[in-house]
Amino acid sequence: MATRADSADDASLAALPAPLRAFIEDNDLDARNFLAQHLQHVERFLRVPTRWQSTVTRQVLAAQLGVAKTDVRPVANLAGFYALPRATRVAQSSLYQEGKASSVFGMDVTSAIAVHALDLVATDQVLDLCCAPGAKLCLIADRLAAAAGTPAEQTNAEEKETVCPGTVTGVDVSAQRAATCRALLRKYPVSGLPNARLFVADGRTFDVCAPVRVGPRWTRSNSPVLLQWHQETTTKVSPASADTTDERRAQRKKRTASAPFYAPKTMRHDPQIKHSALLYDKASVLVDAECTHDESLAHVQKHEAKGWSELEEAFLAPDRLRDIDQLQRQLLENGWNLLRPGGLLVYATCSLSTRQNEQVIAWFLRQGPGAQGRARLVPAENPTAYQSVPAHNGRSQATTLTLTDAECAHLLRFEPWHSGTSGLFIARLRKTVPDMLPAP
Ligand SMILES: C[S@@+](CC[C@H](N)C(=O)[O-])C[C@H]1O[C@@H](n2cnc3c(N)ncnc32)[C@H](O)[C@@H]1O
Repeated sequence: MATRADSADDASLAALPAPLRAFIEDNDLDARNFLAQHLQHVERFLRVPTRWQSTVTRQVLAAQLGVAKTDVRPVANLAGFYALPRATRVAQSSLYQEGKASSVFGMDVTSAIAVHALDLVATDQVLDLCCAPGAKLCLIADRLAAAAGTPAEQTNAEEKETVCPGTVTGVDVSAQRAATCRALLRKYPVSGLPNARLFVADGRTFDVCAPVRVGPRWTRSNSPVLLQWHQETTTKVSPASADTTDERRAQRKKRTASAPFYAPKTMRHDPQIKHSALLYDKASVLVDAECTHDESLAHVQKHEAKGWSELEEAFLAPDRLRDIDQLQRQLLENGWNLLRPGGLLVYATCSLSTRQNEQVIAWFLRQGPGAQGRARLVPAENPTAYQSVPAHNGRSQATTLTLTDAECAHLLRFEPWHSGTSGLFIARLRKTVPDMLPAP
């Protein structure tokens, strides 16, 4: 039975379309997340990128948005994030009308917490599977550059060549959505450094490792991996060899790179070497999996305003519901394969269905690639950002694959009625034993 505050909510619940009600019931969701009377305190959030934080202050934002300063609330422990009353008409404000919006992003604070959960350091090579439209990707790029302590503004050519040692590689299956992401990267020069590239590819099979050529001077050019690759790919194949064709084909394959959909000059011609030493770092692999979006407030409210039929057809269709957790498991598995030992993977969805969250994690830890101690759920290393927004812990499920209470304590569920944000589920998985990429 879906949870609700009391029977007074029943009338509002009855007004929801039948497929959504069935989805809420079948997935044991808290119905308060869908009822306006429980969502009045939910705010909207803006992010000011690091390079503008000293100039775009709370006061400046209030003036540009045409609201009182008290309406712009800095979010505790998350630098550059501001909460606004939900009714604030951001798109109509001078902030947008006069083109000043390139100094701010609309981004829910829970998305920032998902990025925070990666524990980024300046040298991280990050993979962002399912990256579009790119809010988290832009924040990752910004945080990496800020962690590198690079100048906020680059003014001359030499500075533009500055290498940001950390990079983020975004992947999305939709070219249209990736184009939005690319536009965002171009529109908001978030970090001022060329440290983000995009691929249009299926995240279930994507196999491009972290970039080797970071910056114009091939910062890893003396690495044994690169030297070995050069040696292998330039070795002449003997014409007398019995399997010349196969060998040539193998050589060609080694040299073939997948064209990035977007990459700054410094990463455009990366040789894309497949090697265990080039798995994504420490790891910051973010699997922001495709889901039913049932707790994305913007998503649900859009359908409420425009009519529910599209939501039913596009997101709650029986075929899609049947296959969605399979897709999530495959994305998680591939992200895991691309993660280096000791690395950290963050799995997130904007659904609060246990089937798409706890059950995916339970499968991963008991039967999937994380079984036999190869992965463990870990709590936040620096929990301050999490404390900015109230969250529930994971739910242990009475199914064959159950998570322990200790494991559930490491899972975060942001429920809109409780957290005052859009909904999000977050799990952090640490890779504990050496695991190599399958041979190319
Ligand atoms: C929840 S959204 C990601 C939001 C994004 N991380 C952000 O912060 O803006 C899920 C994305 O997954 C993408 N997607 C769905 N199936 C995919 C697949 N098989 N491989 C890669 N991306 C996929 C969708 O196109 C969609 O853009």
